[in-house]
Amino acid sequence: MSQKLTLALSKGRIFEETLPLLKAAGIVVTEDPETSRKLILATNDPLVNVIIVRASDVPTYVQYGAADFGVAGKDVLLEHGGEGLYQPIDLDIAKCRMSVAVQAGFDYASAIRQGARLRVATKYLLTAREHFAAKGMHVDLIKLYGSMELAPLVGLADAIVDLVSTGGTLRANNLVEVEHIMDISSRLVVNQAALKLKRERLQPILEAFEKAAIQ
Ligand SMILES: Nc1ncnc2c1ncn2[C@@H]1O[C@H](COP(=O)(O)OP(=O)(O)OP(=O)(O)O)[C@@H](O)[C@H]1O
Ligand SMILES: O=P(O)(O)OC[C@H]1O[C@H](OP(=O)(O)OP(=O)(O)O)[C@H](O)[C@@H]1O
Repeated sequence: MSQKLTLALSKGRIFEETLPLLKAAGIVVTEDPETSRKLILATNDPLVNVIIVRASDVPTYVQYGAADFGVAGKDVLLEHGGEGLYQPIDLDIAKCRMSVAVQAGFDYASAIRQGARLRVATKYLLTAREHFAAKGMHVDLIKLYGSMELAPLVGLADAIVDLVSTGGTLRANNLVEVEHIMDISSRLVVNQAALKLKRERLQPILEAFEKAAIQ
């Protein structure tokens, strides 16, 4: 295997919040994914490229070795399952929480007490299934790919499981958080074969990320 390295990132907050960590490792991305349509971005290091993929696709690119390493949210990693991935560092970026939310006025506590079978819309089927099973609640999960906040407003679901940061999106849609499932941040994920075969090249970058992340 050559010592060329490919890093998988998603556009937006993960790209933006990973830039300072890359800088700490001496790597500067020389193209901007917000203005360029290119999906393979060069860096100041001819041996390091960044590929731009959907946030939920980062673990897949790394699992199959199409990228040597990447940055993905805990939410995404739990749904992927983490197969083939080494997860050495919590980067403490893209921080938010995963929560259950309902329309203001919906009595979630009494619906649970009465054993009602709730319809829950979410992008995070596995995490949601595990959460409600642990509570002994029977729910019907409806898979969505985005705009979960809309589902209770139009009668698609009684509740949603989604990410919350400032709470602004919930407030803007007259929803309230009724359960905090877990805290979420993004992690560095490394292809297990690359970790062995490219250790010499990867190790200093992982160390710089780790040092920068805990500051
Ligand atoms: N409001 C938020 N504040 C902070 N971090 C967030 C927030 N929303 C999501 N995240 C975290 O950032 C990651 C990337 O989010 P982003 O919005 O870029 O992708 P996405 O739209 O969720 O994914 P995809 O494009 O694959 O559907 C998420 O997986 C999550 O860990
Ligand atoms: O509590 P808040 O600060 O309002 O953040 C929560 C919102 O952030 C995320 O969406 P995002 O902004 O990533 O949009 P997307 O799902 O379309 O990517 C999440 O899915 C919520 O809708």
